Amino acid sequence: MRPRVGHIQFINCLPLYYGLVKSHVLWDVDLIKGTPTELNRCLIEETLDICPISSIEYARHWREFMMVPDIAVGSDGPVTSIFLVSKFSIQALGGKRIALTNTSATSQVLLKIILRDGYGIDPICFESPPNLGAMLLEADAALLIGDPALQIHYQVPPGLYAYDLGAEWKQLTGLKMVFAVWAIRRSYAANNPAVVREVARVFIKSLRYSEQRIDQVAKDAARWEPFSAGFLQEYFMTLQYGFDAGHQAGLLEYYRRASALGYIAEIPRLDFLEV
Ligand SMILES: C=C(O[C@@H]1C=C(C(=O)O)C=C[C@H]1O)C(=O)O
Repeated sequence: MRPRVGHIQFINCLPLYYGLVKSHVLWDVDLIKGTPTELNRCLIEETLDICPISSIEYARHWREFMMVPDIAVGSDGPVTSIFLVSKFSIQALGGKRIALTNTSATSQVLLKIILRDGYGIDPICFESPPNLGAMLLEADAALLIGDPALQIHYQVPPGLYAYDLGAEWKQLTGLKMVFAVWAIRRSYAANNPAVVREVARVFIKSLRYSEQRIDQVAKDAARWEPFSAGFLQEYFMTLQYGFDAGHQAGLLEYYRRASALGYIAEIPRLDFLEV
């Protein structure tokens, strides 16, 4: 059976998939698109085999999952596509209502860590579909990720505050952050070692291919996305797609804080597939 591979339907992942199309590997895998929370569920329910997932979900399932080395979606400071948009300054959000996009798992917990550890506040949080207008009808602030958040970076709605969670994390800890990791079930990897290694290698190659011509990736994307090529190129260069020691240290600090606040049961070991 062809490997079933997930694809986050945000622009942030384009550099990871762009090279796949160019190298015709798409013929050999079934590519399934979804939001991060949809893909998280698919990997857990075994309807996908290899998949980008929210980094917090790896911590919740690390005994069943492994990670692909060298690729992730992270940032060192501002990420520009994960925002808390608020009617009030962040310091004034204690006891207020925050709508959290139901497409996110990592950033939901990241926001709670930043509010508790950074500002000493515990607002009332609830999940909502990612529609800023509807969210702010019911809440004082809204968490958005992916393309709807990138839209905020493009043009902050007048009269609202916007806080970039990558920047807030860097301010709190001085560290990088990893939002998504490529994961695979250990059982699938054990039963299909050659296929898994090949898919992992192809993704790493696809990323290198895109990095070498990021201006072209941005130019192509600008033909169908509501952003200019220059804006997208800057975005792709702001995001970090590597998974080096600095990213791992940031991710482990995130897990440590998430565990201290009870959002995960334990701090996972970072287990990587050998490719
Ligand atoms: C950088 C981003 O990170 C995303 C945030 C995620 C989460 O909060 O669970 C999951 C996958 C990432 O694509 C983004 O949304 O743009």
